[in-house]
Amino acid sequence: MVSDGGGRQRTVAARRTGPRHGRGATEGVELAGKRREYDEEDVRIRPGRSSRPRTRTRPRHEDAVPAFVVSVARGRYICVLIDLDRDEGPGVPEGGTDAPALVTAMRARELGRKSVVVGDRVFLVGDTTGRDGALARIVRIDERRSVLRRTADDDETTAEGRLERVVVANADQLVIVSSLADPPPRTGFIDRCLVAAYDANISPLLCLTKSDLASPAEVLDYYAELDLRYVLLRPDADLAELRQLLGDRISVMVGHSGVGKSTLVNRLVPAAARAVGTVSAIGRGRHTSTSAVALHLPPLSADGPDRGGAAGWIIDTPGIRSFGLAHVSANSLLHGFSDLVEGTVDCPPNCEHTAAEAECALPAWVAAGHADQRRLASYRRLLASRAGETE
Ligand SMILES: Nc1nc2c(ncn2[C@@H]2O[C@H](COP(=O)(O)OP(=O)(O)OP(=O)(O)O)[C@@H](O)[C@H]2O)c(=O)[nH]1
Ligand SMILES: [Zn+2]
Repeated sequence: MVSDGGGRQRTVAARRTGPRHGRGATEGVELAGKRREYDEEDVRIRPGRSSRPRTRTRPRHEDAVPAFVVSVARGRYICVLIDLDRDEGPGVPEGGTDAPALVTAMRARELGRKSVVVGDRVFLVGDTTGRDGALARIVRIDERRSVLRRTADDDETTAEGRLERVVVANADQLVIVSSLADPPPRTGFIDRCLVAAYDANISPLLCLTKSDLASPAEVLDYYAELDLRYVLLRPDADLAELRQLLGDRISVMVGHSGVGKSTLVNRLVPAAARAVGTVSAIGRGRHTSTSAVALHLPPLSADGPDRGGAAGWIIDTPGIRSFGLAHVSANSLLHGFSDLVEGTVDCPPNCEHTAAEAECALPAWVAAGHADQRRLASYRRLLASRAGETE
């Protein structure tokens, strides 16, 4: 059930080289990865006749410092400076987890139209002291390892409202938080999250809370055919296993209101209230569009023997109530339903697998007992409505 580091590395490697459906531009960027340190944001220095170094290109901002974008509000980016001495994996904040050095930054003009989102690794110049009123500039964005998207459904009536949006960058893991009772688990929502995760090549982790109130048997049975990793949580649960799964990587947490997300974040990151408070002073006020906040997890040693791995980041997404999937193709949707894939072997070419497809092989295959009826129903529900309004 529990993934190992090796498996994760394979996933990352596949992500870098594998083609992405319908995203030629992304692929180009990925292929150009080798040159990214010296891309269009850098100046060309003409080799002179003098004794200047013969380097043909040189980064324009050699003194830029690495930082991690933890929040976005009102066109400003709240960044945490990364400790240069511990700049491996997802990075460790300068100043420590409890009191990270927060720097407010704006985009530099030279970034052009490139977006900056929570989870991005950026490079800052200018005033990076983090003092009141200090403003740094983001001059570079590191190549993204992953991009979690959703189709925004806040306004279904306008083209803009239906735009595909990047939720977070560089996530390794999608933590789907669902309570077993109060509110009851919604497998439709979990299914939707699984599709988003597999589409983005991010491994899912099911986090079932309130196991003191109800048994997980039914939910686990529903996902029996998927090799889905999960953890059970209750108020007195030991979080060591979860911490282990969150270590050394970037995780995004999603879940409906009331499932116990805040409770969990506060247990995982006792300093969270303060850290989020700091961010809120800067711009998480009433009129902001902030929908994600990244928090650095305390080192694993806090929970037992130090396992040597760097602590990870957890990105809470309080503003995200649904996962519109209109940007995911019908075929890609099937990635979230690997238990059904075999049943499509006998489908006619280009079968859409919808109820309208009279010759779709799925219903007979499922009726023969190869998969759970509810899974087919959920898949077809997602197919029919990918905008995200129902669950
Ligand atoms: N019985 C039980 N109650 C829990 C557990 N976890 C959280 N709760 C309770 O569930 C309620 C909701 O918890 P929150 O942490 O506020 O849930 P949330 O997902 O952050 O909800 P929003 O703040 O609305 O997004 C609170 O009253 C918690 O005390 C649990 O494991 N067991
Ligand atoms: Zn079919």
